[in-house]
Amino acid sequence: MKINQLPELFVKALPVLQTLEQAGFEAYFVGGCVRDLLLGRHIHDVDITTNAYPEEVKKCFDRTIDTGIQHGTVTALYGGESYEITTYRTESGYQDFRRPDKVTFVQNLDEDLKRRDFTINALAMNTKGEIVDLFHGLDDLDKKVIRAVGVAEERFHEDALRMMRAVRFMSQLQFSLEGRTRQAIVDNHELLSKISIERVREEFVKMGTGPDARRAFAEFLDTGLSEECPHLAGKKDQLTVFTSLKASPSSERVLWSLIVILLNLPEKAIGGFMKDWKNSNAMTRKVKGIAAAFDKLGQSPSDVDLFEMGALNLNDAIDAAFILGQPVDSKTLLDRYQKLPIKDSDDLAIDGRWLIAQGVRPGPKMGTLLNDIKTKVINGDLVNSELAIAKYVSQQL
Ligand SMILES: Nc1ccn([C@@H]2O[C@H](COP(=O)(O)OP(=O)(O)OP(=O)(O)O)[C@@H](O)[C@H]2O)c(=O)n1
Ligand SMILES: [Mg+2]
Repeated sequence: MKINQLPELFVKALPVLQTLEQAGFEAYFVGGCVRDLLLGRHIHDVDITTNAYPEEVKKCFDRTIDTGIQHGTVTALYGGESYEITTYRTESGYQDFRRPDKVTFVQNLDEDLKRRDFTINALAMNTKGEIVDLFHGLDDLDKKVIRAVGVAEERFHEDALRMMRAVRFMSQLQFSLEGRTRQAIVDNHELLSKISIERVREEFVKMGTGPDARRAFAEFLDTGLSEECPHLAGKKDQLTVFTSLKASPSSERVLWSLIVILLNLPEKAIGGFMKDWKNSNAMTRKVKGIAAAFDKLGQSPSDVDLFEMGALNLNDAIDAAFILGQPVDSKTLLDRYQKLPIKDSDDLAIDGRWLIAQGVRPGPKMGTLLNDIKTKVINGDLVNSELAIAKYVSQQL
């Protein structure tokens, strides 16, 4: 098979491959970029593979960065872009089911492609647009299946994260899991516990926010992978709801919020859950905000509740409720929010300093008064102007 018209991203990278070829080496586009090109998907970057050793690659280009030189990867800066160029390699010395520390460089492309995870990711393309397909990756692209290269079990022993990548690609590409590949995940799911949470999280989020998240999530549960993830073990019954959601979560923060909601985590347990998944504090704060807003949605929120949620949490909580199939009158809620006299404490016509200038003594009582003013303004009982508030304050003193 030959691609005649290469997209811009590849055309721009051609001189990089040609530079290697002119120096007497082989060079191919490889992996995800070839897969996504054939699927007509957006391509975020191109990866290049070559038989040149890293030191030889470095000699071919004026500017390079030793990105992962011990794994054979050099980044070449060319035409204002950066390209990861990796020497053909097989991975050896897997002791603990994670990516190996040691790699063995090899001289032919076949050896390199053989150690890749899935047939659809083991495609290479030369500068003429000719596709190298040693494992029927093209057939599998047609059939829309995720199939391990060679013996699935061996691929998962080399890097257990690949089991999560399988369900992630199911979701992102809307593909199915080939039977033997699926069985190898069922048989080896425990190995996922050897993988760092950060790497698992990255795949989990891609799976959970992909277009086929619900079907992929079903496999994530049924193959046993979820049993190896923080706080998800033994929670299959609660999590199964995910597989019949009305839509895929639209963002990472909505995904985590839905998981927290399905697990029925109380507010004080959310922090620990998020931390154990190695999420950032910023993400944890967002999820707490959305989960709290979601709870309020079910309890006829007051105007003060809407004010405290803020627009972002309100929108995300409505989104979560919609995805969960819970009826919410989103139009009324958003209209009410739009009509709030103030949307933020900063919108209040006065502040603490102003109160002090009016003769109010600083202290807890002042805090209570400020809060009382804010509530009255939000509820429309007091006009948000200095004049009106001054009059109200003088009555309180
Ligand atoms: N655990 C892994 C990770 C990667 N690869 C190989 O390295 C390529 C590049 O990896 P990566 O960029 O992580 O994934 P992509 O398949 O490119 O997917 P994405 O679009 O998410 O980058 C993959 O296509 C695959 O050939 C692999 O065999 N095993
Ligand atoms: Mg990639």
